[in-house]
Amino acid sequence: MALLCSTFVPQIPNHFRRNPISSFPFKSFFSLSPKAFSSNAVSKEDKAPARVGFLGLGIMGSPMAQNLIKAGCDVTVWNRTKRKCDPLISLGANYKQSPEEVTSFCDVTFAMLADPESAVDVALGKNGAANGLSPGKGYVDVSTVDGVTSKVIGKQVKATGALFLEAPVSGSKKPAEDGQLIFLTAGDKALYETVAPFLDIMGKSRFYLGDIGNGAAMKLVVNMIMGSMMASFSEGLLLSEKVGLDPSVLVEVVSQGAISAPMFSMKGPSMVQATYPTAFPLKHQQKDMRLALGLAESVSQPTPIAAAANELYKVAKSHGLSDQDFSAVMEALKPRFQPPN
Ligand SMILES: NC(=O)C1=CN([C@@H]2O[C@H](COP(=O)(O)OP(=O)(O)OC[C@H]3O[C@@H](n4cnc5c(N)ncnc54)[C@H](OP(=O)(O)O)[C@@H]3O)[C@@H](O)[C@H]2O)C=CC1
Ligand SMILES: O=CCCC(=O)O
Repeated sequence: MALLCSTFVPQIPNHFRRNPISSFPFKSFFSLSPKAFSSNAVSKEDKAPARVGFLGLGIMGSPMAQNLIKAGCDVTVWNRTKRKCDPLISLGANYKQSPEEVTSFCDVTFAMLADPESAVDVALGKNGAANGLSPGKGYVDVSTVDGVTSKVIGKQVKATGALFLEAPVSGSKKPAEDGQLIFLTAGDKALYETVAPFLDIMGKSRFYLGDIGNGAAMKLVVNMIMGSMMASFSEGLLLSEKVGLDPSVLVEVVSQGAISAPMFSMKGPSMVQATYPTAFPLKHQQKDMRLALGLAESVSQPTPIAAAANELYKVAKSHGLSDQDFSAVMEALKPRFQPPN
């Protein structure tokens, strides 16, 4: 990784430097002149800035890539639906026509894809990222997938001589916009250290959890808890209304007690209005419940609450709510058809 370490020169404004768990790993990074903190300013003694690839520009990938660009990184993007690249190109990103072209061009490439199938397809499929990887490069998959998928991708990436890191994120659309994500990483430690400055641009904290699969597992456990919490909150809102209480007051009461959670305070008011502006699509929450249940099954851990919640997300999907926010799971608890009077 000597090439990557010596070439990372992202511009990191002070306001992006929040609570890193460990200090920046590279002495050479600190020793660079302020001039070198601009991607356009490369002095003779400093090498060219690292080229950073970003594959997958959905709800999460777009703001994450945008933050890298705004911090002065040299970013190259690709997305299956090309028009989603346009705002980033306007901000200064390069564009390539395939994942393979991105990884060929870049030193390190991040991928933020919908699910295990798309993560594998983009990494290992025709014109996939692995084709452009080689020793000295790195591939960081920040999608939420299961550990088995992550290991399959990691094995193929490492067969090219490149390094691999899984780094799913906790935090949703707004934290992605604000550079406040939490990275749950595992895999090649050297790559973790190399990309730490980029993780610190996109996030507020990062955890290194060891072997590939541990980042995925941590993410799935967190989202399993979140999915069950949301299902339970939905039941509470509807029950409060049915017994004549004001569900808005319930949201307020919950916010002041031991079970208060930012998620309830943020989503509660719109749920009371039966509106579900999408931050985390319901289809992805159900995917995560499914993958978490698979993880639990693999170690014979009973998870009856999560299993019940998963059924509710499946019902919500069957009602056409896949692309709504996951808080729309509450709709699955409402009577679908009003009986005639
Ligand atoms: N939204 C959230 O709050 C959070 C989401 N996550 C996780 O991050 C990942 C991305 O989520 P999010 O951005 O919300 O999802 P979106 O649905 O907004 O974006 C999904 C991305 O995957 C791409 N994609 C889907 N299928 C394929 C395919 N077959 N081949 C190539 N590309 C494909 C989409 O491309 P196209 O534009 O062409 O459809 C898009 O770029 C998911 O794994 C999700 O679970 C993690 C934390 C929070
Ligand atoms: O995977 C999505 C997580 C959403 C969140 O952490 O708020």
